[in-house]
Amino acid sequence: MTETPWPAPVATAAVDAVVTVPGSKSVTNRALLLAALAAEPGWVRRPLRSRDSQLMADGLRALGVTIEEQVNNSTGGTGGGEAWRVIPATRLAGPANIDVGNAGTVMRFLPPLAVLADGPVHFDGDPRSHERPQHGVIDSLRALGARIEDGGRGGFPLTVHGTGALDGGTVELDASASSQFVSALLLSGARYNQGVEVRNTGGSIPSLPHIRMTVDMLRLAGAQVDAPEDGGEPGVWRVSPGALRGRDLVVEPDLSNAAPFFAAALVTGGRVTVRDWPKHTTQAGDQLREIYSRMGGSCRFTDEGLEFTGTGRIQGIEADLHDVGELAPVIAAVAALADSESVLSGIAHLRLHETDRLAALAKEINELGGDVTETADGLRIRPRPLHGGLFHTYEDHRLATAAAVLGLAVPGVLVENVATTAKTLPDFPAMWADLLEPAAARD
Ligand SMILES: O=C(O)C1=C[C@@H](OP(=O)(O)O)[C@@H](O)[C@H](O)C1
Ligand SMILES: C=C(OP(=O)(O)O)C(=O)O
Repeated sequence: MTETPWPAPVATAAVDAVVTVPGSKSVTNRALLLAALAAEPGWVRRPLRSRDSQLMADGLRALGVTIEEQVNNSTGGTGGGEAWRVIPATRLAGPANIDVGNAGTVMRFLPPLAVLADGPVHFDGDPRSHERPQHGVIDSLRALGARIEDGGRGGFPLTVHGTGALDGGTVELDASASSQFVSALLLSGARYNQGVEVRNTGGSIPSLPHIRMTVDMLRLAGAQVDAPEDGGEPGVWRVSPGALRGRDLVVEPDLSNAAPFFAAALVTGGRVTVRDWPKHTTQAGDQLREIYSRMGGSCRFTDEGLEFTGTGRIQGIEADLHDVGELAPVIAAVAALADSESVLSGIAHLRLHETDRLAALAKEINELGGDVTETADGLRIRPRPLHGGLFHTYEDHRLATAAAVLGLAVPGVLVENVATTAKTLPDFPAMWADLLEPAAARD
């Protein structure tokens, strides 16, 4: 990347801001896929418009789904504003080429749908897509009757030879590398002849709230789903075969992307409200309320959303982030500015995310003078006075937002390729500048 690094702004005063965080990546991409598989058209309102959701939309379009971008205010309230109208294809069609980028949701969720297409569907993506684990999806689809060519690599590039239908049935897989393996099979499973039963034979599955989100969204689309959380067999999920309803769905704000904004309240001793924070949600990011409170902040619901207030003093934490790995990079940045040590555990799987997040965080924070060591399943962070320098982001949106948080308190942090935030938060630099603008200047 040859672009000039972005100088992360230093906070010169306590922040005091109200922020609108764009829609959830996880909800948007599930909603698009379920709408594409439905028996009738549907709406996805307030969608995230970012690289990952654009890749999902384009992938579905390549198979014949119509996705129209519309502004529709007719329903008023939360139903108005930007929306995607999704019109399912009469027949999902190959041949098609699909770019998965570095989007886990696209690389895992679309091949199980492509088996339902009539014809070959070729998938490829960013170089990192060749390294991220995909076996849980490919091997499972093969066991369920699909033909997939992957040149013996077990991942991308690959071709799914869709035949218009899949038998489906029971499959065993090791989902300890990613919850997305399970979500992927469940999301398309209602459209398989026998539905799908997914049995995890591996260790503990990370990011479980994301599977809960899959189950909830499937049920709202009319699918019958059995899940362990509802008294089902542990480690087993079942989706019965059946048609899905087209829905009118409003996407919640992306709570994981609220992490850097609330962090600004903690770091500067200020106050940040994220608008429209849902009272009930399956998003993993909701756990920020508890985690940041343990680090010294406090939060309350207001008429506008969720307000977080910091004191400027941050306590280190011991936290198992197995369920909420998405939050780890920004929490690590906050921990590096704390007044005591932190140990973040349960996140070995982050080594296979957008980049090896554990190695990248340790290296980059240490280059600024920090003391971060990798443990077997996480990070130990001992706060030390930090200095400015170039922070590499490894094409990882969450590394870039973590660097911005450090830059609030450390003059001279230069963020390489801040544009990588476009994966889930396209306007991040402008949003960050607005956050730091004194309240008086905004009025
Ligand atoms: O299903 C999803 O929407 C996601 C699941 C999680 O993946 P892993 O289970 O691979 O951690 C999460 O980290 C990712 O950002 C989004
Ligand atoms: C891990 C992440 O993304 P994905 O797996 O969806 O690419 C993330 O957004 O932190």
